[in-house]
Amino acid sequence: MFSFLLYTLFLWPSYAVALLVYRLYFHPLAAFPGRKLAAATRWYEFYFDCIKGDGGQYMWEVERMHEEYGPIIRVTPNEIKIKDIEYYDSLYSTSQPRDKYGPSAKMSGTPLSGKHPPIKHRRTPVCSHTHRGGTPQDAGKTDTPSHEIAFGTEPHALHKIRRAPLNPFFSKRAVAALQPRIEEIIDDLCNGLRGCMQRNEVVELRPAFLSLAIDVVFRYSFGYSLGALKKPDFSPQWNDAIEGTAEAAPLTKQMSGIVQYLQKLPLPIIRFLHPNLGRLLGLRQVLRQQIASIIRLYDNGVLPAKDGSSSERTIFHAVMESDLPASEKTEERLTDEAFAFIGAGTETTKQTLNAAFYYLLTSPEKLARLREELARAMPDPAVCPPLHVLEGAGYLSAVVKETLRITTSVTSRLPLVAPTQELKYGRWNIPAGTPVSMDFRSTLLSPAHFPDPLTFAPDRWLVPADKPDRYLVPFSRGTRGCLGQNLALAEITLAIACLFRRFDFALHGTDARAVNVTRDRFAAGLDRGSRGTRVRVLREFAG
Ligand code: HEM
Repeated sequence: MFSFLLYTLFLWPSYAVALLVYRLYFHPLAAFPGRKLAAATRWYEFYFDCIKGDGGQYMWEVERMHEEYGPIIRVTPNEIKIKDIEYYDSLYSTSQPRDKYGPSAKMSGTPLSGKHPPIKHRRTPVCSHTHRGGTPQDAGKTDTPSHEIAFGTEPHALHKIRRAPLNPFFSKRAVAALQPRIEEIIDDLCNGLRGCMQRNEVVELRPAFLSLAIDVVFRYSFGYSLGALKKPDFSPQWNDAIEGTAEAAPLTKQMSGIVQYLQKLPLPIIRFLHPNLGRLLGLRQVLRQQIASIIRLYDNGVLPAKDGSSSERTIFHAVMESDLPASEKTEERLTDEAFAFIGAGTETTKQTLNAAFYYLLTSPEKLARLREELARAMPDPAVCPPLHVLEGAGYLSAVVKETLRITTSVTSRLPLVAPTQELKYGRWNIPAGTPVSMDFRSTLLSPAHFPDPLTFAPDRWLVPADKPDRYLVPFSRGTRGCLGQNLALAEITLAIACLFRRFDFALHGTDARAVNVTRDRFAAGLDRGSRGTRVRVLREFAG
């Protein structure tokens, strides 16, 4: 009892005060600009992300800090943020090692697993505001449990070997080869829309597009579609599950342990406590069974042909046949890998398609121009041309780019750690080992590079002199950039082309809340009352 009183009344408060003083005056990042409260404690971010209003509000506070303090600020005790579109390639580098920062890695890719590495700050005697984050030897030296995954893998070297066998499956060529499979899934969506048209039903597009994306990821990962689009209302439970889990992202970032403990409970109890997480963990069990059956094939020596003649050969067969050590081919790790594809490849794709429909259906002239082009590229609405033909159709490509730009579907700061390199920004030396972040939103909506940035203007991509492509960073860049970029572009291009070539839609009960970003939950969060883009299918175009 005495020791408890000693701890609560004296030791803990003394420790808190000492930590505060250290962070504000003696911490290696103490000289960087920003609010004192943000530098003193992560509770500042917690307040904006988990308590204020609808949550996810720290992104706006960070914006205000930039306005007040300039392009480089200290946003949490350990993290520096830079807002400068030209600095992009330095941070999200392809040539220098970059580790992921634990709390963000878990929020984005490993909400259900992972480990936060300690940040080690060590002063150098050279300059008053420089520090080193651990020795080069320490870099990435977290004892990564086998269940971590490429998306959330923190050390650069481990990430590199995990990603290597996946890369060929997401090349432009590999994606083009899978076009017929993606088209089959889009046909499922078209069949569902036809039914809605006949019944004169209103269609909520977000669940439909989420199920499109989940069916594609399943097809890509396991050689068969989950069939979510074939079920009533396009299986809205998957959209609810992903959205529900995204809602927890700001909290997970602050307290990743919560989800890890929740995960240890029996599934029926999780379903009771958090139905959406329960659904996702149920899906995880399906993924685990699929992975187990692939591993069994290799245990029994029954291997699918490598020459591409087997449609069943998937990403996970390639991983099993790769040089990765056995510890990387366990059921648990590969299940996490598959689970990460679902998290990474669904919400983002859904948001982009939801926005494409909103902007096109509220811009009749732009839609008419797109339809004219589609009528030429796709004379028979039932027959989709090869992807390269659609990509060559200038206006469709411009629509896809502009939608990716304006949607800003990933709103989170994405900090990376240069483990051995001192980053430089203006007069500032950022010590090796410091998490440094940028955000895509301020790049994609930069008025200097995209005049009138909140206006949907596909034409801005058609003026060759403007060359805004290098600032189009919705997929991030560098070694940690999106693995599924080519697949996402294919899905979005094919879906826009096929749906608008085949059907005529009218918005129903939809306003700007269908697309306006109000919160950050890793992925962009809309107003809580928003039901996204809703349409009626008016008619089907014949060939
Ligand atoms: C419009 C659609 C998409 C957007 C805007 C998008 C955006 C991003 C971004 C910004 C990252 C970096 C995240 C970070 O640094 O934490 C990322 C990573 C990733 N994305 Fe996507 N993504 C999209 C679609 C997809 C699809 C369809 C897949 C397919 C499965 C996918 C798979 C991945 C994976 C596996 C990573 C982790 C890469 C790594 O760490 O090596 N994404 N994505």
